[in-house]
Amino acid sequence: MIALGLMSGTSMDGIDGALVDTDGEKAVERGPSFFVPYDDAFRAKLTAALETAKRIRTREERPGELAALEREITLRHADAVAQFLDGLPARWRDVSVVGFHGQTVLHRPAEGVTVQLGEGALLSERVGLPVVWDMRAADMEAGGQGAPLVSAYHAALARSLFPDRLPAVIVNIGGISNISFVPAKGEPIAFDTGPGNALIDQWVARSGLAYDADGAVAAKGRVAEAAQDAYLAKPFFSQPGPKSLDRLDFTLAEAEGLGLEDGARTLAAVSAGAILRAVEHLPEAPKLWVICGGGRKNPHIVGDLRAGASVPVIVAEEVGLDGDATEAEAWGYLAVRSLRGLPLTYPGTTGCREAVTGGVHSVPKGKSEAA
Ligand SMILES: Nc1ncnc2c1ncn2[C@@H]1O[C@H](COP(=O)(O)OP(=O)(O)OP(=O)(O)O)[C@@H](O)[C@H]1O
Ligand SMILES: CC(=O)N[C@H]1[C@@H]2OC[C@@H](O2)[C@@H](O)[C@@H]1O[C@H](C)C(=O)O
Repeated sequence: MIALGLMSGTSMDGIDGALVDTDGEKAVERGPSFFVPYDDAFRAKLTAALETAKRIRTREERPGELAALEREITLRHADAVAQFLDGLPARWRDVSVVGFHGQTVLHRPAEGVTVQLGEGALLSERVGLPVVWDMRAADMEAGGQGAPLVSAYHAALARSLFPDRLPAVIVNIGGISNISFVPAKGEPIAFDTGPGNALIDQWVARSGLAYDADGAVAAKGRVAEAAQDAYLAKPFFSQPGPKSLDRLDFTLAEAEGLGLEDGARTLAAVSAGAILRAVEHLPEAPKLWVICGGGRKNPHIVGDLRAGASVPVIVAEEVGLDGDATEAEAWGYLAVRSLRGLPLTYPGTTGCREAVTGGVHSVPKGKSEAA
């Protein structure tokens, strides 16, 4: 089945979309992908929404501007999809389902609340395709963290692309970072590892930059060890998985007072250090680290990972993947798993009581469900 995954992650940089042709199990052929960046004004709206969302007590609530914003997010996705589908080669045109993540504005696993803004039914009507959405909620209802979800896909990729190098860890360095530990057999283990790019983005935003492109700002700075230690001493890092983070759980507080360049360098070191600390919570040492997500383009994060790991650390492209598209591909893969009633999460990935499927299915009026 050809599935289109849509991810708008915690970096709030835009919409990633990617096609996969998959059975939701072992078979995965990766297809074309796209990225539509958010403009600065819209990114500012999303940032403000994180504050408004703090008022949410039950996940259906949409206080203040959130209802209108949810519609706008959905319509931006619909436009991006329409444009993408228009230019596709014949091989990929027959899309059966869309997996829609939406924009997380609140994630409080301890309270059992996670909110992704996005109206799957509206998207389905607009693009004329079945949509699977709200994929985190069922996991939380089953006692899970509601994140990370990408691990089932990471496991399928690792087992097909580098079966001889398992156990391996696939790392996603988005706004927040998360890892999947993939053993040769059995279910993956996963958890959020700490801040990825979000703090770096916030830090350089003070100087008018959207992000530290290729680590150019950090290249002129030095790691401030006291600040780095203050971050890495936080109890989150000693806690075993399953665990997951809200975008606002880590702040710039520990970096305050540093200069622009030292701050950018220190926060890159914190991102790497946070990921390296994950090893203490894994059942055995991995043989390989594979890095996906925008953070793999920050040479300081990758360099610090290489310096701290005793095994090879490679980027997604070195195993034939597109590290910008992996998470979007995962949402397509998970949509197919949802249609087939297969688990999205496992006790070892989110802490759910038992392996659980999830997702809400919306079909355009007059059409029957894809399957
Ligand atoms: N050339 C680059 N150099 C340094 N950092 C980069 C570069 N390109 C992108 N990034 C960083 O990657 C971020 C985007 O990463 P990504 O798209 O993986 O995040 P995301 O979609 O929010 O993911 P998640 O849902 O996993 O948090 C940007 O905000 C930026 O910080
Ligand atoms: C609640 C939420 O949106 N969490 C995201 C976020 O971004 C990275 C990290 O925190 C991760 O656990 C999760 O996304 C990934 C892609 C996932 O669910 O697998």
